[in-house]
Parts: sequence; C-alpha cells; structure tokens
Amino acid sequence: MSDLFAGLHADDYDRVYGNRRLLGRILHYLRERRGAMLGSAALVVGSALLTAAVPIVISQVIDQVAAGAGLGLRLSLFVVAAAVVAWGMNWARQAITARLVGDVVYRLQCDAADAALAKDIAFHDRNSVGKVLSRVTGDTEGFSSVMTLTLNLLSQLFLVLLLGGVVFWIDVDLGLIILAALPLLLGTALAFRRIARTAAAATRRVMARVNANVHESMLGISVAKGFGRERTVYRDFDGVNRLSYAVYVRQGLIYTLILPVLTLLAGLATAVVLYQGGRFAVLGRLSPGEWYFALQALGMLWQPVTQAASFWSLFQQGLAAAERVFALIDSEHAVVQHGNEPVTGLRGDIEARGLTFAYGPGSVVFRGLDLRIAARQTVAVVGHTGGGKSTLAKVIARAYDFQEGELLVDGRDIRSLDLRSYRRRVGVVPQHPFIFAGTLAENIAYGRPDADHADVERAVDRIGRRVWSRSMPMSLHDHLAAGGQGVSVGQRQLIALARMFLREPDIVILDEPTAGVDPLTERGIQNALSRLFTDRTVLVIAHRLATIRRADRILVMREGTIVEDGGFDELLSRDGPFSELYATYYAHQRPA
Ligand SMILES: Nc1ncnc2c1ncn2[C@@H]1O[C@H](COP(=O)(O)OP(=O)(O)OP(=O)(O)O)[C@@H](O)[C@H]1O
Repeated sequence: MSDLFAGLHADDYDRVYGNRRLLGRILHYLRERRGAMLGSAALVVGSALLTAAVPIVISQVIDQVAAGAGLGLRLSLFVVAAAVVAWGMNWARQAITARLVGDVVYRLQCDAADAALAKDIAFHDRNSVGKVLSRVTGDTEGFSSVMTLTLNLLSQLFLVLLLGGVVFWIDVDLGLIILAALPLLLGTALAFRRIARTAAAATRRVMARVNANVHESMLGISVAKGFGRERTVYRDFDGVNRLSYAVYVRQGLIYTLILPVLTLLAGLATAVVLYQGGRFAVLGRLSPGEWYFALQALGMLWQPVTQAASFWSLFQQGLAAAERVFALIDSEHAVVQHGNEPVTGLRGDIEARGLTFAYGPGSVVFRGLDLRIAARQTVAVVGHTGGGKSTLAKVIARAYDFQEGELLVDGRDIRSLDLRSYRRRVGVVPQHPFIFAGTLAENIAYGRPDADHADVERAVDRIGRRVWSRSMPMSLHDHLAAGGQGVSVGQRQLIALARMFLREPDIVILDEPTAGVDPLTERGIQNALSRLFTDRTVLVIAHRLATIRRADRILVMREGTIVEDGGFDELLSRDGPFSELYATYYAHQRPA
C-alpha cells in the first residue's frame, strides 16, 4: 500500500501547515466578519441557556411529582416556550453562519484566483490547469463545510460547559465521573486525528490528479484521436482512477472505525452514571429529578463530542482543503524583483552577463551566458531544437527568473524594475497565440482594453488591409470561441501582430510558427513584421528564411551556448554552424 501512495507527496505548493499557522490563516478570514461572529456568539449563549433550562425544569417537575406536589403545569408550559425560543435562536444562528461562511468562501475564492493569476509561468508549468482549478473551486468548497461544522460545534461546546457546570453544582462526585470519561473520549478522537488527516490530504490530492488527468485528456483529445491513442489515454486514466479507488477505500476504512469506538465509550460512561446516580438517589444524596438531569446532561454532552468525531472525516478533508488553498495563496513567486522602479518606456538595450538558468535541479539550459543586444536591433535566434532559444526569450520576458549573473535592460538591473510595467513594455508573440472568447476586435484589443474601435482599425491598417481582408474572412465584430476553434495558425499570427501594433511595446519577442502558411499570407505576415520591427528591439526565434534575412544579426544557439553571432552574409560565408543549418533547413524555403 505504501508504494501506491508514494507519488502523492506534497510539492512546493502543497506544504503542510502546522496547526497554529493553519488556525491563524483561518482566523484571518474570520476577523473581517467580526459583527456576524458577535451576533452568532450572542445567539449561541441565548440558545444554550434555554436548551440547558429544559432538562433542569423537567427535573424540577419530576421532583414535584415524586413529592406528590402535582404536575407543575406552569413549568411544563415553560418547557414548551423555552424549546420554541431556543429553536428560533438556533435558526437565526445558523442563518448568520450560512452568511458568514458564504462571505469567507467568496473572499477565499477571490484570493485563490488572484494568487493563481499572479503566479509566474514556472508555477503554471508545474501545476496543471486541473490542479489549479480544483484548488480555486473544490478546495474552497471543502473549506466551507469545515467552517460550518466548526461554528456549529463551537456553539455546542458552550452548552457542554453549561451542563457540566450544573452537574458539578448538583453533585461533585457525579461531575467527576463524567469529567473522567471526557479525556478518554477526546484522547480516542485525537488518536484518530493524525491518521485521518493524512488520509484526507491524500484524498484531495488524488482527486486533483483525477481532475487534471480528465482535463488534460480532453484538451488533447483531437491529437489522441488522430493517432488512435484513445486506449492509451483510457489506460492512463484507469491508473489514476485505481489509485483514487485505493485512497478512498483506505480513507473509508479509517473513518468507519471512529464512530463505533466512540459510541461504545459513550455507552460505558452512561452505564456508570446510571449505576452511580441510582446509588446516590437510593442513599438520598440525589433527588430522582437530579438523577434524571445527570443522565440527560450526559446524553447532551456526548452528542457534540460524538458528532465531532462522526464529522471527523469532513472536518479533516476541510482542513486539508484549506491548507491547500492557503498554500496556493501563500506560495512565493519564482520571479523575484528587488525593486519596483516604474518603467514608462524602454530604449531596448539588453545585456546578459554571466547568465545561468535552469528549469530545476539537473536541467540547466545555459550557464554563464554573455550577450548584448543594442537598442532597436532585430536579432534572429536560430538553432536546433532544444538549444535554448525559447528559454532565452522567456527569461528576457521575465516569465522565469535566472539563478546567476545579471540581466540589464537599458543598463538597469531587470530585477529592480517594476514587473508589471516592464511586462507592459515587452510584447510577446508566441507560436500559437491564444484566442479568447469574444469578438475579433476584443481579441485585438486584449492588451489595451482602453482602445476604441478606431484604434483597432488603425492596428489592422498597419498590418495591411489587403493581407488582412484576404486572410481574415470574419469581420471585427464576429465572435471567436475560446481557444480559437476555426482560427488558422496564420490568422492567429495576424491577430497577435495586430495586438502588438495596438500595444506598441518597446521590445518585441516573437516565436515564429513552424506550421506552413500559404505564400501569400506569409508575404503579408512578413510585410507586417517589417513594419513591427522598425524602431524597437526585436528578438525573434526565426524559422523563416525571410525573417533571418531581415534581421540585423543572427545568433546561433546550441545546447544553451551562442556558437555563432553575426550578420546573414557574414555567417553564411564562414562555413560554420549557421551555414550548416542554412543548408539543411533554410535553403529550401521559398523567399517570401
Ligand atoms: N518548462 C520546462 N521545464 C523544464 N525543462 C524545459 C522546459 N522548457 C524547456 N525545457 C528544456 O530546456 C531546454 C531548452 O528548451 P527550449 O524550449 O528553450 O529550446 P528551443 O531551442 O526553443 O527549442 P525549439 O526550437 O524546439 O522550440 C530543452 O532541453 C528543454 O527540454
């Protein structure tokens, strides 16, 4: 069994909080709802007093009857009235609790979504969409149940203290008997606590894994179908599902032990109080009414404790869920800035000095890289796959932080610049630009929501009306689906370029698509690119001959090192890595 769970270890964003820290985080959210908490506390006191009054009054009635003093109709009516008012108070308390929990969960979901959005790309590389989704939604819901449960239990705790106090007041020895049983019960519940909590954490993680698996399978369903790999996808799912089954069964077996053990202990304690209370009553130390009250009080005392234990599974799952949400909110950013100097505009001078970057232990991409790109230069980065071209671009775009060396932009340490305003001045055009749900115009204006329709039209003009209207049959008002179904690679690139023209970044980082577009569209894209490339620094991961010809400078990357650096004609004449690359890859391309 232990091997089976070996993969379900906590990762960086899944750390285990100590109890005190976890409580502190929960209280942080409750503190803001102080008014509701106070109202709820007042109702707890009121309803507990009335609930406790009922067995006290009944014991009085019993004693009156035993003493032959009549039925005590007024006292009986009081019992009814007290029960009704206590019910009303309980209802009001639960209504306040529902509101309170709703408010806290709303805030928690906002914070979790905000944290997920603020995380750097390194985080999103390591955590699948399904995993993040299950934290922002499923885990916050899990936490809401633990809050409701805890607030209800806290209200019962007050009743427990009240009833316990009255039993002590009636007879200290009887009180001590009940008190002696409590540690036994609590000790047993606590013994289950640790093991149940570990099981609950494993359950949440395995659920996140199942969600992530289904999500990713569905994302890649067209590729899977294209290669006829549905059975493999199913087998992968089955593996995760079997693990989930095993984790759930183990959790179920642990929880089924808790309630019967606690009920057994409760039964034993009742027998002792029944026997001892009966003896005291026979000896005249207790009245029959007091004996009845002690038994009633014991029943009412066990109730919240056994309830707590029977809800233990939910409680543990909720705590584990809360822990995971807080871990997401509290996790540190991989991209760390040392300063926040605002960036209003960049000349676009980029310099790397002894730059070392690794995605993780053992995956160093470049070590001690030196590079200088002058402002307004167009630099084409070429090289075999896996050479580190995209990684260099991502580090300059500040999607990832580097480990050693320096990266200067306009002579300023990149870490001293305000991240948000720096990113605003850097435009990234990925190979497959993402299309959001919305109109074509909204997609173009994505990076500048303040842009009006005339701005969008101007951006399209800068791409070139002829190429635009030839390649884009849809109008600017047409609606596009999220993910861009029905939008071709070339169309995506044109949309992304229009986004850049609208945004006017000072540094452009562009990853050319490798998928072929027709020669006419390619020529259109190339013309648009040459307009985009003027007056700004451009780093382009080039796959097209036309692009590398247009570049001021070409960098050839191999295994994280720049093996050649120079102009097109210069490199071609050298008979080095570039001319080799040219002969095998670029020479056959038609000039655009
Ligand atoms: N997110 C990641 N986590 C870990 N390793 C990565 C990650 N992305 C890339 N790598 C590794 O870093 C190295 C450089 O990858 P990079 O994507 O920068 O190469 P590239 O030259 O852009 O390749 P291509 O032309 O295929 O896009 C490769 O060995 C790759 O496996």
